[in-house]
Order: sequence, then C-alpha cells, then structure tokens
Amino acid sequence: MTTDRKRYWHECKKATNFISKMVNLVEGLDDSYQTQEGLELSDEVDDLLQRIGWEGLAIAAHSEAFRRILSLDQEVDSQLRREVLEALKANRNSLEFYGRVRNIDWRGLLLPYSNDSIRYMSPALKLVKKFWDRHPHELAIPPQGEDHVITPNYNNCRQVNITKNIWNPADWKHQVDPKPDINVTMRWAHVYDLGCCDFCESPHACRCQVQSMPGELVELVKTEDRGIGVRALWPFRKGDVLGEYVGRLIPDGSRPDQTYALAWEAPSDQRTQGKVSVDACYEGNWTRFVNHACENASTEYRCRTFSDHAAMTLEATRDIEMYEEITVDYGPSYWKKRQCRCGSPKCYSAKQPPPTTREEARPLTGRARKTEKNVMRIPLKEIGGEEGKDVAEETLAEEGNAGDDSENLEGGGGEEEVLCPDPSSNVVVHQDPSKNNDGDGDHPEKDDHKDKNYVPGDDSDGDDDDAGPMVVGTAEVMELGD
Ligand SMILES: C[S@@+](CC[C@H](N)C(=O)[O-])C[C@H]1O[C@@H](n2cnc3c(N)ncnc32)[C@H](O)[C@@H]1O
Repeated sequence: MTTDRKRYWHECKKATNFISKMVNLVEGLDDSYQTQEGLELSDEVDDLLQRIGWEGLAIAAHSEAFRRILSLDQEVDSQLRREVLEALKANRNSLEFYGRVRNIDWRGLLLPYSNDSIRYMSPALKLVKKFWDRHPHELAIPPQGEDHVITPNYNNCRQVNITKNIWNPADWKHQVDPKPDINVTMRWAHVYDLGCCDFCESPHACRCQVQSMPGELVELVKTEDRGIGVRALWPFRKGDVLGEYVGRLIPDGSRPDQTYALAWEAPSDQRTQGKVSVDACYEGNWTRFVNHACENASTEYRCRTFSDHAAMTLEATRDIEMYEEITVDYGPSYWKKRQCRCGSPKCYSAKQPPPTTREEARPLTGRARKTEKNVMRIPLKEIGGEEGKDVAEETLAEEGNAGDDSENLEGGGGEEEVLCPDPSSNVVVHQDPSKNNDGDGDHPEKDDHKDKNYVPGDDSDGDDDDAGPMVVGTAEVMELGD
C-alpha cells in the first residue's frame, strides 16, 4: 500500500470507530458516557443530528479536527465545540456537497446500522436514492438560512452535467464551413491547425487531462442577485487549470440567447474565429455558472489544445481562497445591454444607474421577444403538470430533510422527472419540475419560467438573459443578432 492509501485507510478506520461511538452515545449504550459531560455531549450530538443528519456526521467524521471536537478523551473547550457545531448546522448543505465532490464514502460508515433502529438513521440511508444520485454540480446551495436545495434549470429544463463537449451533426446540417459531419475541435479531424498539446507539446493526440480533482472541488451557490455562482471548496493557486468549459458545440450565431455561449477559438488557426460556440445552457458543467466580476476576477478562459481536442479552459489568474466565489471577467461588451451587479466602483455598468427593481431594470434590456427555435417546449398536459400551473415545483430539500423521516424520502412523493428532448439532438434533456434559475437572482417562484409568455432570450423583464457580446479572458463569447 502506498503511504497515501495507508493514510486514507487509517482515516476511514478512525471515522468508522467514531461513528460507532456516536451511535452508542445517541442510543445511551455506552456507560462511559454516563458522566455529566457525556450527557451534555449526547444532547449536543442529538441536536447536531437533527440538523445535519447522520450523513453530515459521517462526512464530518472524516476530519480529525471534528472527531477531536466531539471526543470525550480530549480536553476540548466547550465554547469552541459549540461554535463548531453551530457552524456545521448552518452549513449542512455545503457539508453534503463537500462529501460528494470529495467522494467521501459516508454511506459505507452508516450501512452497518441499517437494520438497527437508530435515531435519525433511516432518512440518511433513504436520502441516497434521491439526493445523492445527482451530480453535485446539478444542485445549488440556497442562501444562508434557507434549506431548499436548488436544481439549476434553464427554460424549464434541468441543466445537466456533462464531462465532454457534444458535437451533433444535426446542429450543423445547414453549415458549409465547417461541414456538419466532422467535429472540428478534435485533433484527429485535421480541419484546422490546433497546434501541439499545451501541456506535453505532443503534435498528436496525447493523454493529458485537465486535472479533475481540484476542478471538481467547487460548489454551486445561489447568490442574492446574480443567480447561481460557484464557490471554491479548495484553496486554488494561480495558474491552476480548474476545468474545461464544456457544452454543445454549435455554429456561431445559431442560438439567439447567448447567456451561456462561449466562443471556441484555437489561437493557432485564424480560420477558427467565429465558427464554433460552446453553448452550455442545457448541457454543461460547473464552469458555466461562474459569475462575472469587473475587477479582480479570479479566473479567465483560455483555449488550450490537449488530449484529443482543443478546448476552452477556466484557469486561475490569482490565488483563490477556500469558500471564495470564483469569478471571471466576461468583458465590457457583454454588459453593454445588461446590468452588472458586481458592486465594484470600476464596474462596466457604473455609468448606468443600477436598477433597484425589476421595473427599473426593464428599459436597460427591453427588447422585442424572441423565440428560441431549437428548444422544444412541452405543453403542461403532456408532462402531467397541473393545468394553469407551470411545471410542478418540488424541491430536493423536501426529499432531503435529514431530520425528517417522511415518506417521500423514498422517492415516490419526490421529484417528477420529465424528459425534454431537444429535437435537433440525440441527447435527452431532463426537464426539471423544481425551482428555476434563470440567472436573475430573484426568488424562483417569481421568475420568468412561471410566466406563461416567457421566451428565452427576452430581456424585457430585466433579467439579463441576452444582450451584447461577452469577452472572457482571451476568448470572446459570441454576439448573436436578434
Ligand atoms: C454564464 S451565466 C453565469 C451563471 C448564472 N448566474 C446562472 O445562474 O446560471 C451569466 C449570467 O449570470 C448573471 N450574472 C453573472 N455575473 C453577474 C454580475 N456580475 N452581475 C449581474 N448578473 C450576473 C447574468 O444573468 C448573466 O447573464
């Protein structure tokens, strides 16, 4: 066994012992806890379990510091312990996301107790079926104080997580240059000169990968006024390649709403300019949720050649602290017709008065409604929704309340999943009945998608869906006409 594996194995063993102790403590089985302090501790643990559940406790159990905090053998300042426990309770969702992105096998720690009726245990084990079968970047943490986990969606379709770009010839069928039948971003396609690998300098397809570990260590959070954003769960360093901006590769100019469209351009070949866009509105990964900052943005997009293709990467331009929101500068042109809310004195939108209400926001972006042709909108009755009501709203939070041993944790009463096929593709998009997010930062119930007349790309409601060009780092996000 390598040292790392050995260390991990020891940590798991310690976490297992810790959980066993906690089970005994909660069940009052261990006499050694029947001291004055033990009784207090058992109350505190009980309280903690009601808030973060056994799953939260099992995730935290992998931390040496946390185990010490709840250890009777250690001299721990009770004030400090209370503060840590309070912080955990307040950040329960972050804790679960952390467990997910770090692949912590918290469930393995709890399974031995699945047949005993330990207090609060059964919701934790049932929870797996719903909450934990989602990719963590298909879920966003709500603002502090709220419990609902948010499922990001766009135009009522869940924003699914993918790991690779999608090239579908159907998206390119009217295209002459490049021709529809070949994915031009691939190195083996030899349509454009994509240069050598940026990392190993190989002129041929190589095995280089964007490191997935640090890149995955982020969580989606609902911001107050900028929709969903991304927060670091790891201290990144300047120069780290955090991830690849992936999505559907579509011809430049083919989608009216460019909120999530990023121009793909290989710097080694001028002919690539303005040809391909990486559109991540429906399929993409966490990088699409990185919000803009006019000043001191922490990352930039770059076009890199590596592995078997040329891709847009998101790279740290300075050190990023753990828990800091990751930002990128979209460039001034993106904000010509949108209102930036970064709050910086050097804000691109500073010349315009910031909208204080949605009403005031309208003139800034008020435009004629446009129809997004290649998105199929399914009438409610076809998807089993209630007449007169938009797509059903259930939140994962209802399913995922660890302290609640209710029936719907099992799955039946939870989320209704509807398939929303994009007619131009083979990819099936899951239509999401839960709360929406269209990037405007408003309460989901009041968002555009509740509006029957909502048309993607319409900015008359001031939510900045589409407007001028967006420049990110060295790349430019396509400007699409009306
Ligand atoms: C690429 S998306 C970023 C993720 C987005 N917040 C979401 O919830 O999906 C870009 C959109 O996010 C919102 N946004 C990002 N940064 C912003 C900022 N500084 N001020 C206002 N809105 C911002 C705008 O609606 C923008 O069109």
